[in-house]
Amino acid sequence: MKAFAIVNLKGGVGKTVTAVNLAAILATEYQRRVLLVDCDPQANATQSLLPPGEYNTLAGLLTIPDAYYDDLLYRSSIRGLDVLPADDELRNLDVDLLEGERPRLTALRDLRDAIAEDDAYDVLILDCPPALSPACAAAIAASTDVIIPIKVDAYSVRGMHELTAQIDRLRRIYPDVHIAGCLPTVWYKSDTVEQGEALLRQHAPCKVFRTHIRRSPKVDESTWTGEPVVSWSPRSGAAQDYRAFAEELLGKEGDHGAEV
Ligand SMILES: Nc1ncnc2c1ncn2[C@@H]1O[C@H](COP(=O)(O)OP(=O)(O)OP(=O)(O)O)[C@@H](O)[C@H]1O
Repeated sequence: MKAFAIVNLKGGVGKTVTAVNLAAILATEYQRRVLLVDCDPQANATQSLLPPGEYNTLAGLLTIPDAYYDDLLYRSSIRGLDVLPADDELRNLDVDLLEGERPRLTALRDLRDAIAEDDAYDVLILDCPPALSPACAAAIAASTDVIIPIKVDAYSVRGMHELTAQIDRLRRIYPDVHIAGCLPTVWYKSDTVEQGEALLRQHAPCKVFRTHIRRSPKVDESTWTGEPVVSWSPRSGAAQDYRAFAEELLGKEGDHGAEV
């Protein structure tokens, strides 16, 4: 079973938008059974996909030994897409760590294995926070493939080596984790962005996906509606690009795709 962690230690680069739209595309257009695990205390993916309410959340899984995973899964309004929600309790794990308590960093990996054994889902998507927090480390440890959304600016491009070095440290412990590649997001036509993208493609320490995701006002609009942009505005540039990205990722174009 494939488990995609959507990771960047920088904020606001389109991690959640990528996680939610990739999850929606795989569920609705590829008929995969998808579980989106929200690992970010900001809980934007949870808020996008589930109505307001009281939920059992990831913080419980990371702190309670042998938590029963069925109690943490909720159906979204998108057929085939379930959510394991987050809430701001996840922030307490960072403090626990400072106080010497150890969150269960393998909890999500154990969840992935249990789900695979039960054949409960075809794919996991793990939306990470913009920090190498315990939840982010647990998500990377549980992943088979890391996808790095990146805005093409100098700081982000320079930050790529630092980010992949951090991921590599975790890969020493979990060698089955693989960096699938980085995905340029919030892309728009300008000399600066195009030159930045060319530099990224030349020097990135990992694969750069062929697809880039165009900046589109429909993305911001979709975040107000609780719908992914792929259904809110299917013909917008960003929606088209997310579909092309899913196709590239799944290897429908004959390269070494992820065969989800
Ligand atoms: N392709 C796009 N076009 C226009 N706006 C976008 C696009 N992708 C993301 N955005 C906007 O950028 C902002 C940040 O997106 P998002 O929340 O997905 O980033 P993030 O990396 O998950 O942030 P954080 O690290 O804070 O969790 C949001 O307001 C979102 O609507």
